[in-house]
Amino acid sequence: MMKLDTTHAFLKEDVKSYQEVVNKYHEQLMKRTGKGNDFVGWVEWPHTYDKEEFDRMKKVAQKIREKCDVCIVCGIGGSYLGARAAIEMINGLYADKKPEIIFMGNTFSSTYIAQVLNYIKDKEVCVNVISKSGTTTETALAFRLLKQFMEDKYGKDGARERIVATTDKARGTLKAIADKEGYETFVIPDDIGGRFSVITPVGLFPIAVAGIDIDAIMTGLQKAYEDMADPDLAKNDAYAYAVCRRILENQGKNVEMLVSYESQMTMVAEWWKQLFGESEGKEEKGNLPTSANFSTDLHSLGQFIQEGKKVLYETLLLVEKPTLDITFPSDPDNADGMNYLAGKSVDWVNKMAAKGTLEAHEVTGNVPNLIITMPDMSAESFGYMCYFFFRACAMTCYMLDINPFNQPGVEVYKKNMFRLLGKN
Ligand SMILES: O=P(O)(O)OC[C@H]1O[C@H](O)[C@H](O)[C@@H](O)[C@@H]1O
Repeated sequence: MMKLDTTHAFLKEDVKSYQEVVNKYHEQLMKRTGKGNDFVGWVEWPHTYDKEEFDRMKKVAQKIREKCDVCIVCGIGGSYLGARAAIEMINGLYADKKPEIIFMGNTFSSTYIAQVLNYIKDKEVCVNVISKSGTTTETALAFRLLKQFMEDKYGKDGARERIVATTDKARGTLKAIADKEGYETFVIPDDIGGRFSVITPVGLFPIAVAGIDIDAIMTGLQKAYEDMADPDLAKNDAYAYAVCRRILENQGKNVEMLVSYESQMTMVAEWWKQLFGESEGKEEKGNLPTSANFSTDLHSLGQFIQEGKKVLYETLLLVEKPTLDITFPSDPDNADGMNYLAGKSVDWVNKMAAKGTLEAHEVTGNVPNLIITMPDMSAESFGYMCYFFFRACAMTCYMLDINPFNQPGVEVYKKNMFRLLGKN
């Protein structure tokens, strides 16, 4: 379902020359013998997921959908980005769908938090609070405010029926609160880290509340699992992509820019940035993951990409078939001079923009381009894409001899913040 094209990437090494290295790390990943092997539960998850919990998720999601105008999803990092990426990519940005999904718990911005609370004041509200550790400060701060808001609005019993907690099966303050209050809970498996957790209730529950078919996401995951069973670089495009990243780094490219031509995929890029940034950015190694949305950002970043310092390569994440398309109309006056496009589809215009940009960046800009193509922006394709990037991420990190599954560096700011906040 996803295809990699390396013909515009100026690779100076043969991808296939890495086959032995890839075989070794593939085996380590599959046999759970590589670095961080206590966090590789996602590898077999397409088949090992808890089917009972999955069905319960669908039922609870349906109840929540009937109950509310707005569902607040409260979480940060891996407990936020995947669900938002999926919902925006699959439903689009202005889908006429109820309930509206609003994200909280991902910032200390007082204005943002206050505005959301004000916005939902007179609406029917449900809440899904998500935290694997159960102790993340942004999420805990927002959730206390939300809990009080819900209890004031609906009373303790009413709030209980409208709050769902997704957290560790035993640890953390969120688990303790959920047990004490009697909230419906879903479990984040011990061996799946935050940035790999969109395929668990962390992502799937809010995605289901948004009216998306989560069975189709699992189908996509399973298809990707099958397609990636063989580490052969001629067939396994996730691993080939992992290798290309290392080859480009060897050529002095330390910045990867994930580029999409679909506005509704902006959050997919944010999700991808956490996946690669937190997995790879350690021991002073790794490529900086950045992103752009074209053609929008061609009018801002385009100049730098074309003529600025040659630090980056682009990874185009292209979609073959748009969710919707429009035929451009003719105008008898043609005052805007746009009649040359009359009768053409807007998606065709987008694709021509992509083609012209590729040529500009490649031929005169000397910027390597990797091209990954996906068929559409469906739920199934989302599932496939997640798994594709998970495998690529694990492989590309193992190739740097780092543990892809921890994030020790994130704790440093927290320590300082807690000292300043006077936390014991
Ligand atoms: O789900 P939580 O435990 O609340 O964690 C949310 C996020 O916060 C952390 O600081 C980590 O760096 C992320 O990897 C994680 O996804």
